[in-house]
Amino acid sequence: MLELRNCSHLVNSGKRIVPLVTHYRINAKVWHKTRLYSCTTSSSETQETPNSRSNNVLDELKQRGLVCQVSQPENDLRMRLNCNKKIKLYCGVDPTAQSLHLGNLVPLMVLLHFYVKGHDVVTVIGGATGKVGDPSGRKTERDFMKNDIRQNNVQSISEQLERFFQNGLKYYTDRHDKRGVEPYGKYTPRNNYNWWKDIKMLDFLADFGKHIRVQSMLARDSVSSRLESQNSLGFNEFTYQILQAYDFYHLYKEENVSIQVGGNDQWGNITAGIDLINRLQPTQKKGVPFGVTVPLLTTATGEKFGKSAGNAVFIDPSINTAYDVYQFFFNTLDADVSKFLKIFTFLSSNEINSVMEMHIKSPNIRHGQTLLAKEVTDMLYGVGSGTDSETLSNVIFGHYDGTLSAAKLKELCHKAKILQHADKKGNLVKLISKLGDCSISEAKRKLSQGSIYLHHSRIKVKEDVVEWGPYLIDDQVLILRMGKQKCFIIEMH
Ligand SMILES: Nc1ncnc2c1ncn2[C@@H]1O[C@H](COP(=O)(O)OP(=O)(O)OP(=O)(O)O)[C@@H](O)[C@H]1O
Ligand SMILES: N[C@@H](Cc1ccc(O)cc1)C(=O)O
Repeated sequence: MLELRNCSHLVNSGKRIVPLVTHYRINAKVWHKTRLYSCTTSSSETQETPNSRSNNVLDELKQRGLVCQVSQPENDLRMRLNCNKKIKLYCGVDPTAQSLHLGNLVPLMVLLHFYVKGHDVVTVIGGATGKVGDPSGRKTERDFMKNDIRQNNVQSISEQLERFFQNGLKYYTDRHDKRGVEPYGKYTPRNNYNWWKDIKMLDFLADFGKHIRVQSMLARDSVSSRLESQNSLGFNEFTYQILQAYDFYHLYKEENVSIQVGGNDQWGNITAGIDLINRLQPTQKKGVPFGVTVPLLTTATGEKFGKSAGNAVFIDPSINTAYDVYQFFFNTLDADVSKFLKIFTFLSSNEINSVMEMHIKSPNIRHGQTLLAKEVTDMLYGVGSGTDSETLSNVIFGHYDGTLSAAKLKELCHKAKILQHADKKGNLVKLISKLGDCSISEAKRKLSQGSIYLHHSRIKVKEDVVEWGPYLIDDQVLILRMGKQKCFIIEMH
C-alpha cells in the first residue's frame, strides 16, 4: 500500500476549499487462458515501431512501484514489449465527480509512460457504467446522481483527461527530448455510452449471457465482500462487472486494445473482461488480453484515496490551482518523497537517488519535496507552472529577496486565486479586521501585540497605518503577515 497524507485543506467534494488567505508550512509530522503470443503476429496493433519502445516499459513501471498485479501469462506480455511492438492499452474512469483526483493519476501515469514511448492509449469515460455504479472497494451503495450532473462530469473529466496527456507529453518532452519529431503514441478518448446505448437487453443476454458465469461473478471480491457483510448489494452493482468486461471485449475486438490498466480494486472487473474475451475469442490474431493494476494510494488511516472516501485531491484547475497542488506535494511526508518521485514524475532513478541523498542529509530544507512539487505541477498544469508556484511559495513563506515586480507578483497570486484587494484610503486596523475575520478591537490587539508584519522585509508594525507608501512593492502590492502562519498579498487600489 502507498500512503498519502490526509490533506484536508485541499480536499473537498467538488468545491475548492483551500483557504485563500491562510498559508503555512506544515511540518512533516502533521499529515500524515492462455495462448502463446507470437511476436510475428501482424495485426495493426503489432506493427514495427520506433526504437523508443524497445525498452521494456513494464520493467520500468515495476521499478517505479507502479505495478501491483499483472495477469498471466506475464511472460507473453514481456515478450511482446521486448519485440518492440506497438501495443494499445486503456483505463476507464466513471464520472462520479466533477474532477479526476490524484488517486486516478496512478493508473493514468502507467498509460502516460506507454504513450511517451510510442504506444497507443485509450481512455474510457463511463457515461454508461457511471449510471450503474461500481461496487469495487465500497462498503455501501452509491448515492443517486442526476443525469445532468453526470453529463457535466463526463464533459469536465473528458477535458481533464485530454489535458493530462497533452501536458504530460509536453512535460516529458521538456525533460527528455527536445529534438522535435517524436514517435509518441496516439491518444483516443472514448465514452462507453456510445456503444452501450445501442445494445438491447434481449440481444445481450442471448449473445453474451451464457459466456458469463454466475459463479465467477459471485466470487469476485466486490460482490462477495458485500454479500458477507450486512450491507446488501443492488442488482445494478452486481451486474457492473459485466459492463466493464464487455467494454474490454468491445475495445479489444473493435480497436485492438489488449491491456486494461486500473487501480488494484479493479482487478475483478479487469479479469472479468479477460475471461469474456478468452471465452468469445473474437479473433485469434489479436493475442492474449492482459490486465495490469497499480497499487492503491491510501491515507494514513489505510483508506483508499479517492472520491468514495471523501478525501480526494482534485486536479481540475477550477477546483485546485497549480499552486494548491504544488503545496500538497510540497507537504509530502519525508517517508513518501522517494515513492512519489517514482510514481508521479518521469525523473530517472539517478536523478531521484541524487536528490534523495541531499534530502536525507538535510530533510528540513525539503529538497525532495520541492523537486516533487515542481515536477508534478509542471506535468499537470503545464511546464512553467511548477517554477511559478515555487516562486510564489517562497514569497509567502518568507524566502523572498524583493526582486519580483508587483506585476509578476499580482499575476502569480491571481493564477493561484489568492490575490486580495483593498482600498489605499482605508487603514491597517480595518484591513486586519477584514483579512483576519475579527473585530476592530481584536485587530487593534493583534497590532499592539506585535503580530503584524508588513512588506517583504517583514517590518513589525505596532501602530495603525494610513500612509501605505513605505510598505508597498511598486506602490501597488502589500505583503501582510499575521503571526507566523498567515500571509496575505494585497493589491492596493
Ligand atoms: N487511490 C487510488 N490509487 C490508485 N488508483 C486509484 C485510486 N483511486 C482511484 N484509482 C483508480 O482510478 C481509476 C478510476 O477510478 P474512479 O473514477 O472510479 O475513481 P474512484 O476514486 O475509485 O471512485 P470511487 O471512489 O467513486 O469508486 C480506477 O482504475 C481506480 O482503481
Ligand atoms: N470501474 C472503474 C471505471 C471504469 C469504467 C469502465 C471501464 O471500461 C473501465 C473502468 C472504476 O470505477 O474505477
